[in-house]
Amino acid sequence: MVSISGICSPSPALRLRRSLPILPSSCIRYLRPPRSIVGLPRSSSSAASSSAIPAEKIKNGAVEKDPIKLWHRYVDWLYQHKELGLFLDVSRIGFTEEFFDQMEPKLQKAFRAMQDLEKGAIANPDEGRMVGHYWLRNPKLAPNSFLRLQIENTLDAICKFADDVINAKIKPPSSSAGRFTQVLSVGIGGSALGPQFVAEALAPDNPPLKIRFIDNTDPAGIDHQIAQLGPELASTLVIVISKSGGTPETRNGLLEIQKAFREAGLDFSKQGVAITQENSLLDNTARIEGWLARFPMFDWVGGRTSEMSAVGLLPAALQAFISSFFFSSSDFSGILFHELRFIIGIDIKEMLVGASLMDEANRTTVVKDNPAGLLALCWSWASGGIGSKDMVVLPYKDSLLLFSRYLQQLVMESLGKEFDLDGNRVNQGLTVYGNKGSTDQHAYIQQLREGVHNFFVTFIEVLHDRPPGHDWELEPGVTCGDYLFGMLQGTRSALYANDRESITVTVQEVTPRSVGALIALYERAVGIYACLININAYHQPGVEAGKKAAGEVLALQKRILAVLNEASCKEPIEPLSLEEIAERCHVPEQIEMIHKIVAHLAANDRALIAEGSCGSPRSIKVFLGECNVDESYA
Ligand SMILES: O=P(O)(O)OC[C@H]1O[C@](O)(CO)[C@@H](O)[C@@H]1O
Repeated sequence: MVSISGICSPSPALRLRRSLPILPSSCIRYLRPPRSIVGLPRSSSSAASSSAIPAEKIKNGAVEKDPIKLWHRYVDWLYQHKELGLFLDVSRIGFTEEFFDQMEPKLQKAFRAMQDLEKGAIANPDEGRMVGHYWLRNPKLAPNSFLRLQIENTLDAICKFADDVINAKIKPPSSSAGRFTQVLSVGIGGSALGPQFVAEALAPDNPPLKIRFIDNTDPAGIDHQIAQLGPELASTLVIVISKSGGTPETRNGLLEIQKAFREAGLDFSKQGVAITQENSLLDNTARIEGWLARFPMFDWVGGRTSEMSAVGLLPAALQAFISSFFFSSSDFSGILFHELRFIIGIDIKEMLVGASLMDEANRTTVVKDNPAGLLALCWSWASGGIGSKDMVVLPYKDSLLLFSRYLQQLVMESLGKEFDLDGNRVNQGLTVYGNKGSTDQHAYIQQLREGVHNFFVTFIEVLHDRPPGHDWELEPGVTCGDYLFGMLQGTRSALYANDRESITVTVQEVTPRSVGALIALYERAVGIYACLININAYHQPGVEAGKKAAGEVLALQKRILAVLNEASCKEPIEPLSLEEIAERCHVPEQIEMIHKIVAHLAANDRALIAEGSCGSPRSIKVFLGECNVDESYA
């Protein structure tokens, strides 16, 4: 067993990481296009509204097609972050020089708003909150020392806890394994999507702890995860994540897991960890029940921007381990023995470094040197600043499969708002979908290439195919990775040939640093774009409406059960029609929902059909199989 310590900051371990040499910032040079940008189609349109929506951006396919002009546009606009090894190619988005000039002042205003946000302004006015996810990877930016210490102390606690778990200093009380072997993360939305994306992207092939997720209140899904754990439930660390501490789906998952622990004769508190706001329902439960550990979430970190908080960092840190190998050398004094220790798996400090480097790049006010600003510019042009086109996210790398799902929440829960900051009804948004290439070429690219033109594409290109020395030519001079590369480039060209615009983000390889950078890039792009369209990106009123409506359905179900119970306790039992149920619940207008609830109850043998069938709502009569005299439904 390799001695493991220092998951986050190993003792002088040499990181065998294939990353670009660390260059002083003075070495970082961005390609700056000249003012007169070559190859830009001149727009004959003028801004159609305050958000500079060109009346008609591309007339009859008037995107630049001349390959030499396109080459100059490509080179002139190519953004490069040398230290991250990240490129951004916006040349296949056809914004004009006029559009750029129109947007420049709006972008400058957005940059100032982001500066204020990072200084602690109330950037979430609807909830009266600061927006501080950028401080998580650069604590000295926090507006006061209390917040800075909270961030630093939490990171230290995460590292220490992960070390102790992986080192088996913290272990389950009743497992023959003598250590934790599984992580079960229970959470939903931002309390799941980030950890899921990062696990899929970065988890080593055989991590010391395998992570799985319960991210819904589907009993079959929960049963499936518990069944797959089997006897390893005894060596499973359960992390329950909920910023609010009260999300129904997460609470249900917890209750179901705790039931499984009871049935297995296990003490959940010895294997449970909570990540939530202090004094939330979940936090108080974990404290009172004496769970293994609790980590804080902060009200100034939104769920969809929480990957760099304990929400993302703890699950990630548990999927890493340090490996070592020894070698000797000799000199005048004799033989020297060396230990080379390196992190395998998810190095969360590297994630934070990648995000921090990207944040720094996005603080420049020179639009062409600001990758997030460039993305916001492209989104404004491509979707008209009103979401008129969808953003198709296509990573050509299997491990980035969940990036588009992650971006769906980050982008759509941030931008999909009914009102702008001035109270105007705008019904804003930017739709995100996609999975991975080249797989998706065999699913919906046909429509993208020839069908309805209601999208633009974001390609995510990863240059490294395999670790050095592991590649293999399946044909003379051709590897599998060459095909993947060719498919990406071919799709980009084929779409553009038919006037379909695209952005390409290129990274060297999928590493904690590049994943951190990608997350930071899109967090900032969403923030800047939200400023451009004048909406609050940091609240989610629409979701609260859905939660409230779900509560009303459950309340109606309880009333239905009470009415059916009363009728079923009669001698003889009185089966009821839907009309009779609606009348006795005093909600005749809810008869359709009553039908749906009865159908769900009957499908699960919780209500019995006396006459008719669910397919003939007017004929159906139902009752309960048992009379529940204490009427706990009330
Ligand atoms: O972490 P919590 O509070 O359980 O919320 C889960 C998710 O639900 C939302 O509040 C609404 O979807 C998201 O913003 C959040 O990520």
